[in-house]
Amino acid sequence: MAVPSGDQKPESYYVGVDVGTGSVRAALVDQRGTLVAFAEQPINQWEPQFNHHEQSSEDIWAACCVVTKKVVQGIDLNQIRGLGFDATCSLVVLDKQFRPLPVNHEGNSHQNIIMWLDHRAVSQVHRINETKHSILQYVGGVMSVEMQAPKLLWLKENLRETCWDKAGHFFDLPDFLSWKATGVTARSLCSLVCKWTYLAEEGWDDSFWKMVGLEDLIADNYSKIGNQVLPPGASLGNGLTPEAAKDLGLPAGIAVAASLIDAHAGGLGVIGADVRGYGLACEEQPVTSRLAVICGTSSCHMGISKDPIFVPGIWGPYFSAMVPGFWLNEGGQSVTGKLIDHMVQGHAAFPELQAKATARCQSVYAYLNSHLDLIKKAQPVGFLTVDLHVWPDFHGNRSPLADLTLKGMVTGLKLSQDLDDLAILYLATIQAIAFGTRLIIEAMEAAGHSISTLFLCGGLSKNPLFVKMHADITGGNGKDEQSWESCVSQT
Ligand SMILES: Nc1ncnc2c1ncn2[C@@H]1O[C@H](COP(=O)(O)OP(=O)(O)O)[C@@H](O)[C@H]1O
Ligand SMILES: O=C(CO)[C@H](O)[C@H](O)COP(=O)(O)O
Repeated sequence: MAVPSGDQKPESYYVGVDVGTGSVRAALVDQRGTLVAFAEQPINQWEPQFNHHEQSSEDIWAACCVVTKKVVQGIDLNQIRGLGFDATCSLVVLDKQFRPLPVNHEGNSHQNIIMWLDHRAVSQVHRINETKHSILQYVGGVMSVEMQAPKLLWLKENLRETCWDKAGHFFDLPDFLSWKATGVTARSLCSLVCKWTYLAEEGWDDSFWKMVGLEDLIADNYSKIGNQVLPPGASLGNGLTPEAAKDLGLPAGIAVAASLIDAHAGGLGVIGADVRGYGLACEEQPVTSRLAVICGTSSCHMGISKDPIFVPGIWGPYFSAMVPGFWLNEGGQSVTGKLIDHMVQGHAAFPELQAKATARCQSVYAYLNSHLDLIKKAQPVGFLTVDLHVWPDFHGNRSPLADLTLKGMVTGLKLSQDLDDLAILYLATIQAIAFGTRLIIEAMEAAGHSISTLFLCGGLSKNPLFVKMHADITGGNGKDEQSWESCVSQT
């Protein structure tokens, strides 16, 4: 239930809905930006085959409705002024009447989303990259299998009759949500520039779509993938439709903003954070010296610049896709939270860990952190892994190697599989992820970025060990220790 903050009763409220990989979150904030209420609801994922990851747009919309209704309980609905969405950059497929279409061989139309981490389109992205089309310079030189063009080509080549020929609309998930709320099919510049090869100043490039075999999308002025493009935050149509208002428990007609991808919403929030008054060295430094690291299922590393910077293996440069008027480079690690969960949950000592954490009313991660403190004795915790090392690319390398074929690796395994081994493997996994962040920073700096502060947000930023390892491992990057900080903020 919402409780107004401060002495003065707020006059206006805003609802923000954040659709991550594992759950949907809603926040109610007042006109001062103070968080008034928060709710979370898990969402379903299906993996019908290895590397095929699917979701349901109906399921996600239903979860958006649940969390939105929760956060506005107890407040005067007439004080709600606006609503905005962010979501993962997953591909939503609808037919010409806006009904879900199956993205699988089973024909299950409930599963109409190819998720961002889906790697089914390996052959397609390989062929796209072989074209060496000039547009590829705006995605770090190599298109990722996680972007939309290879997934569209996969649908055309594999589900021609059941999906491709019937499709009327292909949306990025954030744009699907704003359409669902307003009936407006306009796309956000954020989605189209970052995942669909749209250029902020030039628009679509017909020659790219023709060269990769998706020339049919050019028809009707790109009506299936978007021909009205708005900057994130722009007001859409006549606002919330009566039907969506009923679903969400909000008043019809309130303003709805053009959306952002989830990492970009997190990036905008922390890169623009007001840090005055905390005595941090970054207070006096430009926003271009900040790197936002949005760490949830994956980690995304967002750095901005006044002029375009081309960094091999790092997505972008993308103009105005996150901060208006600035270019964005986006590094990333496809699995970070998911990798930590995979390592911990797959270990033989996991049931023992679960039982012990439950007995102490702690999360498994809080328990592991205190266990590491116990076994490190007098040495710094990081030294526990001198003999155990993890290579974290279990789902390929997004940046800076941009190689989806890479796999994970653990060296230094012994025959024992007790709780100490699990804790040390967990630590080595976090360290490997932090070294990945360091490699990304080094690549960005070599190309012209000058980064002095990391701003972390997302689920993993709640883990103090994850934050400490990022500070230790990136701070030793030949930098003046005084000028290097790690600021933590939670979205
Ligand atoms: N308190 C916590 N301590 C450690 N890890 C956490 C905590 N809360 C969430 N996580 C981890 O963060 C990840 C999910 O982050 P989240 O931002 O919710 O992801 P997404 O946006 O992808 O759904 C999971 O791997 C989870 O284990
Ligand atoms: O590619 C993305 C951003 O560009 C994805 O949306 C992101 O990696 C998935 O986000 P999360 O890990 O927060 O669920």
